[in-house]
Amino acid sequence: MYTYYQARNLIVESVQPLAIEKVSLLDAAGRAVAEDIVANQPLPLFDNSAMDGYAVRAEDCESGVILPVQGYIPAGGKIDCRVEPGTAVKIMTGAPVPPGADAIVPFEETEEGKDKVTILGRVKKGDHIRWKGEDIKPGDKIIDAGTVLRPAEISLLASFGMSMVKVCRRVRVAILSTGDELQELDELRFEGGIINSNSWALAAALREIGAEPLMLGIARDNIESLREKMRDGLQADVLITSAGVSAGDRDYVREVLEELGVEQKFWKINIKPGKPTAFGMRGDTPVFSLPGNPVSTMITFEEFVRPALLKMMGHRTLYKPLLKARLQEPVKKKYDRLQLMRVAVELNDEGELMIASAGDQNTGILRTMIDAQAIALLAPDRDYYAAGDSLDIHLLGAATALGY
Ligand SMILES: Nc1nc2c(c(=O)[nH]1)N[C@H]1C(S)=C(S)[C@@H](COP(=O)(O)OP(=O)(O)OC[C@H]3O[C@@H](n4cnc5c(N)ncnc54)[C@H](O)[C@@H]3O)O[C@H]1N2
Ligand code: MOO
Repeated sequence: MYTYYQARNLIVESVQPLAIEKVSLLDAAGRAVAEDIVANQPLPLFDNSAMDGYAVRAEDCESGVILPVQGYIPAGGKIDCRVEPGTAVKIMTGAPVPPGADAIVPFEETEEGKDKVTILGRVKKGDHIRWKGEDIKPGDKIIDAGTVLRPAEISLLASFGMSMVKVCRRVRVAILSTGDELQELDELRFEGGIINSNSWALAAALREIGAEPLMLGIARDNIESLREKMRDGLQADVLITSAGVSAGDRDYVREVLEELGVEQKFWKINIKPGKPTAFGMRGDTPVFSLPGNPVSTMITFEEFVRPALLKMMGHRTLYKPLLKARLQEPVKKKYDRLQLMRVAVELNDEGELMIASAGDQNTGILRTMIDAQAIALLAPDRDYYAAGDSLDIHLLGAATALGY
């Protein structure tokens, strides 16, 4: 049986980034840039003032000196004067520094008179000047390929006049729920019917990472129904199925996938929950067969599908950071399996992450998933953790779960 890490590595190694497309700057926000971004111009573009005040020569500025004001440069203004020895030019923040000047004196450090200014404090060469290229020089590599574009990166691209950005296209993911007991949420209830919630959970998880969900609906537990739906699903970039992968006598998912040419890479991972997870490839198309218990579906997506889809969309960072958190209570577990425990997370007064089980860890219990802010990884070679032990966790969804 594959370990958690073997399964993740094999999945991630099996997939490749999708084709590159050019999108507008705003549409690129939150996506991973497909190529290194190299500065095409210096930033700042020219020497400019960081303060509203006077452009001067520092050497002229002993405290108390009075300088005639021989010009004015507003932001966006042209330079039509120079700072001759013993003179000053009035200047606004962002305006180009006139030739001759080597410092700016803010208004607050002067006394303004008619056509003259008294310098009150000490002035050093370079004071309050933002030099051309001091931030970024042309040719500097400033954003690595695969970086997710945050407002800061978007700001930089905008500063370089880059209105179109290369990104990998969004991965289109077909979602297929399987099971005779399933019904859609707007259908009339039948006895023994279970509402297909997994398709919605998966679609929402896909949206969260910028992937495009394609809802294939429900396949019934027979070869024909599965074949028809899966054939459609294999037209997408990725197919995810839920349920029908354990030991039930109508668990045909893997069999039909094989018939459709999907090469199974593994079935079963040494984890709890999520053990019956299967993974296969047909050509370049990955196929994830996730266990049907809603909690197992969500957790296996998070641990195994998410990193692969991020790689396909050109991301450099595929895994969430593992944070250290301290257990507030002892935990018993089954020896020999990695347990993915749903935990409630709190910050104590020292700002340390503190965790406790979010509730009943049975995979039938959805509430525990709702009450969890993170997944804790409990090692296979342990069957007990004491209160105070440190565990690796990763947060579910946005870190705002811990905000206030
Ligand atoms: N003899 C064994 N039985 C089971 C094993 C095993 O190893 N040996 N594994 C158990 C584990 S662990 C899991 S997880 C489940 C997974 O089984 P399947 O993936 O085949 O899923 P089903 O049995 O069809 O469904 C499980 C459960 O989830 C509900 N379900 C299914 N699809 C949906 C959906 N789209 N939306 C909402 N709920 C769904 C389904 O009604 C069942 O209650 O197998 C154990 N059994
Ligand atoms: O793996 Mo099942 O996913 O333990 O409930």
